[in-house]
Amino acid sequence: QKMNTVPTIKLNNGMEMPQLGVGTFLVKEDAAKRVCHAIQIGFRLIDTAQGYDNEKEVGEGIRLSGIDRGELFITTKVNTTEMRNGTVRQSLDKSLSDLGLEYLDLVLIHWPVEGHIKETWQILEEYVDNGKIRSIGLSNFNPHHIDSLLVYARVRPVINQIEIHPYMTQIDKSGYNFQQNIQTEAWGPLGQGTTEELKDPVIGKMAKQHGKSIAQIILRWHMQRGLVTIPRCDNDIYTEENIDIFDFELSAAEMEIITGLNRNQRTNTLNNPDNFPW
Ligand SMILES: NC(=O)C1=CN([C@@H]2O[C@H](COP(=O)(O)OP(=O)(O)OC[C@H]3O[C@@H](n4cnc5c(N)ncnc54)[C@H](OP(=O)(O)O)[C@@H]3O)[C@@H](O)[C@H]2O)C=CC1
Ligand SMILES: O=C1CO[C@H](CO)[C@@H](O)[C@@H]1O
Repeated sequence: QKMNTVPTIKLNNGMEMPQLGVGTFLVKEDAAKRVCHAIQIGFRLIDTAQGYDNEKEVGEGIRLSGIDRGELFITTKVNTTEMRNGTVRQSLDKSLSDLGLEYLDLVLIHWPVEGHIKETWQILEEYVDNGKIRSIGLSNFNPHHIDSLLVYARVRPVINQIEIHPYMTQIDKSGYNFQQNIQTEAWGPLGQGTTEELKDPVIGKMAKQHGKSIAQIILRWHMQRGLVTIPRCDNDIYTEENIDIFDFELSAAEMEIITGLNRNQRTNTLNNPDNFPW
């Protein structure tokens, strides 16, 4: 395995974030091994969430990797239940202790739960002040949710993590984030294994021409769109493939063709920020 170096992007608070990382949704059984392997082959950004019930295993993987903490960029997300129950502080302390970390690089509000955003954001700001969190951001926020938060936010969100893959391109929403100087991070970059993108014939043809896999073409498309993304790391062979995307380029025409595959198809209809209409 050749060593790949992932480029970083600068966030609006000056922090550098790797543009490509690994996601850990449904990575549970062997999460420590999978995360350790990802780090050892060059990944530095790890995305978890309180709701994935794997922070202890992810933390173990981080320690097993032997890589300095300072080189890593670790993200978690505040669960909706903790917001509704008023237990956000306790949940953040638990995330830190389960992960075995003194600080988190990034914490996101997982979903824009009505009536609980301001309070949660202010707690996150408090954790930025006390140094336990380096940067804070949003996930699944629509433009109007962002606008209402920006009215009172003392610390600006650095990221909005939203669903993006070739069948759900979200050009408008990523454009809005960009206008607000908020980096867009794509979740479900390969369609979560529930869409047919990994079998798409148009992308398949490009893959053959480049001598790459369909997944690699899709991840390259995310990179050239300027997105941060985090494909799942439950399979070491895939993880190795997913970082091997920095030795080729898609043409502007190829980028347009992939973007043109959009059909506003969600991986799961329940995962729709429009279900949070406040
Ligand atoms: N903020 C939010 O609300 C959300 C955040 N996320 C985050 O985004 C991350 C990525 O999304 P995720 O749901 O994991 O889905 P992905 O889009 O990463 O797709 C995962 C699926 O793709 C397969 N796969 C991965 N790499 C390859 C490859 N090279 N070739 C072929 N198949 C491949 C996986 O296979 P296998 O099953 O074998 O591993 C799995 O079936 C999550 O892990 C999580 O961290 C995800 C959803 C919502
Ligand atoms: O983070 C998450 C992982 O994927 C789930 C299923 O699509 C989402 O609901 C959730 O927000």
